[in-house]
Amino acid sequence: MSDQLRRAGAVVLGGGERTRQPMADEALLQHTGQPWSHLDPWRVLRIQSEFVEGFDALKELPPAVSVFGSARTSTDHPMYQAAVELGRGLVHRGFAVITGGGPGIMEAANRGAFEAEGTSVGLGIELPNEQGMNEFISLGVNFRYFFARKTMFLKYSQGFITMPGGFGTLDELFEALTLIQTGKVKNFPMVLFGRAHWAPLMEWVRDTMAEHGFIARSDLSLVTVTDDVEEALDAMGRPGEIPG
Ligand SMILES: CC(C)=CCNc1ncnc2c1ncn2[C@@H]1O[C@H](COP(=O)(O)O)[C@@H](O)[C@H]1O
Repeated sequence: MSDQLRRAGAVVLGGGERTRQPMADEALLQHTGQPWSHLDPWRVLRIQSEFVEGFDALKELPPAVSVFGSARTSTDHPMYQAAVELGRGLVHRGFAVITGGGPGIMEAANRGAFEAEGTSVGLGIELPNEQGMNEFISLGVNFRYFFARKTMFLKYSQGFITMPGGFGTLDELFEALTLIQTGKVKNFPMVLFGRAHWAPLMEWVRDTMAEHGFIARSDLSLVTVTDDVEEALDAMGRPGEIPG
């Protein structure tokens, strides 16, 4: 290491005074004026506790499928009804159903699962003006951090069914696709339910993303697009089975 570079734990620092950071024990003893509970290191313990609580609450969960979709879908929308049927169908096939615990499509999938007397899980998120979890949940966990919550969806699901939705839904979809594409998650079926909503996106993925080489053509096979409840359920395989 040159004279210019210093180590601070795992971190390598260059540029002399410009990047000077206090040593760990110096920082601990420094008085910053901020309450200690507002500092990031303390926040790490909160983050850690979210993972511990989530893992602990979900450790006995039977094989599950997560259903995502808009928080804004009203009860009289055909997609709400389809999500109820998916929730019910998943339970009849032996799955627990996981959602984000909110209204709209989440509520509908939980409703189907709950009314079929299955395990209906809500992984809620703290949001401004939140309305609390929907009433069709048999096991609920509330999170402060999106990233901790998203780990739970993937860790405890055998596959995802994604219904029409907005940014939140796309976030969940593309995180899962990235993890599948990079081999972090294997044999993970993904259904996009609702052709009218998803076909234009998949067209762009094929004609722009794949065409310009940003993804491989084979990445397109990661996803099944359908309007058919039975086809969506079939794509999830059997509980505990790792689809080939
Ligand atoms: C009416 C309203 C905005 C309620 C917000 N309440 C929510 N409660 C729980 N999860 C949520 C909520 N909003 C977004 N999400 C997350 O983001 C996805 C839906 O976001 P969006 O509506 O597609 O973008 C859901 O699958 C869920 O995981």
